Amino acid sequence: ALTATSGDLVFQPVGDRSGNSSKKSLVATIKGQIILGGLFPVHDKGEKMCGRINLDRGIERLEAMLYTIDEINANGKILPGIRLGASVLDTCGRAPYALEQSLEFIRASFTSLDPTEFVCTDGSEAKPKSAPTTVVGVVGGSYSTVSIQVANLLRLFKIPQISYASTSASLSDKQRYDYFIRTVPPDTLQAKALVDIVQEFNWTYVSIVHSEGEYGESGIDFFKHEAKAKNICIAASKEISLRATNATYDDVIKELLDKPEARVVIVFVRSEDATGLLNAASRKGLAGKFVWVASDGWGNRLAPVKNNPLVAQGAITLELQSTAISGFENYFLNLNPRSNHRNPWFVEYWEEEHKCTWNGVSVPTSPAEVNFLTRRRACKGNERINRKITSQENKVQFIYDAVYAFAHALHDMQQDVCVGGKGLCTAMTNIDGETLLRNYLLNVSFNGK
Ligand SMILES: N[C@@]1(C(=O)O)CC2(CC2)[C@H]2[C@H](C(=O)O)[C@H]21
Repeated sequence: ALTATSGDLVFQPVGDRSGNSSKKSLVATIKGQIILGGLFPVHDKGEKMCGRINLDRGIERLEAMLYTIDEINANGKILPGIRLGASVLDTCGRAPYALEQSLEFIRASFTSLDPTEFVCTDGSEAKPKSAPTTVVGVVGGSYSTVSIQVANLLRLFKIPQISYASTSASLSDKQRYDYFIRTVPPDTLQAKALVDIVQEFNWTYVSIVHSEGEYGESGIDFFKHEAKAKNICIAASKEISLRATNATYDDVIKELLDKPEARVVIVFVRSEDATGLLNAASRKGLAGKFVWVASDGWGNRLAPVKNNPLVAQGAITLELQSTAISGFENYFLNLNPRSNHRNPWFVEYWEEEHKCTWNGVSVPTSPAEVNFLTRRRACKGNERINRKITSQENKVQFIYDAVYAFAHALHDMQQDVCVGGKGLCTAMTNIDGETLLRNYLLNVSFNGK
């Protein structure tokens, strides 16, 4: 059973982003009576565990969840008398780390709260300071590899999970992932779209490159299946390993060059591999050599093409069609480290985005970073994000949809089980995840808000 009490509850998970579980992890929190968990790749994966701040697919998406909950709490018509809360954790784009963080979402499910366990030395019975509670649902993760691991854990505790970006076709298997749903389409559709593009240009002989892991492997398998049915032949076929180095990318480029008749390269890779591949092509001076046709891993991200405009020229990349959330644009562009304290990573984000040091309080995580940070100018605090270079992150709408799906499902439950349909009644202080999923989430229907 999932427990929500009348007081406001806050989580403090253990473990920091170096994977050291002795320190407390950071968590972005909105206090509330019913808590939604959130999982976002606030940092990219690093050498050990976590790397640099993830400027577009991390912080902006996290803030989209917080913004959406603010909007719901301000709307008296949805969940009247109930304040929705959030507890958002960083996955660092890594499944093992995300799994460790997600244990916090189920802590109360295996922490006994038998009062006799809390006895003071004078023999009086102590009351637990804060009844640890679990979340009623989780929004996330981004990467399919993360969502799969987390789905295997959350289903054991009947905690529904809605991903806003995980598109691997494997996650459609309701036998294995019965508490997982998503607001984005599966990669089978992306594979079909890639084949349609190849056919549209009458290309019959293409090379393919994919990332090791769930997303790349299942995506490229679907592409190969579809291509075979349409008599499209495969020239070179290469996998980029999870721990790729420059030499890995150079080797892929070499293999592509060994098949000169195939100028078109189908790319089903994670974003960092798209960047690595184009960097390698630039090192070889291959401007105009290949026509890249890529899935949403590359999508509309700036990172892969930022330093590789010539080799990227003419590329066709897929992104999931979405609509920008207008209110979010104004909210996000007006965030500032002076006031945005609920997001514990915002100062780090601000420093990275604006290449400055915020009041000299940056906490270097390595000797190299000490040197790096001391060389930076002090932030003024009035820096602005130049939206002309970047636009609203493409999956913000899907985060908005995921949070509203939970809110509408909880609202419908409240109208059914709480007399008068207002406030957090007793029947909703013990929300059964299976009931929330099967009777409400899977039946929820709304347009926009
Ligand atoms: N669709 C993805 C997945 O893992 O399922 C592919 C991607 C790896 C590049 C990440 C994209 C994203 O976070 O927008 C996900």
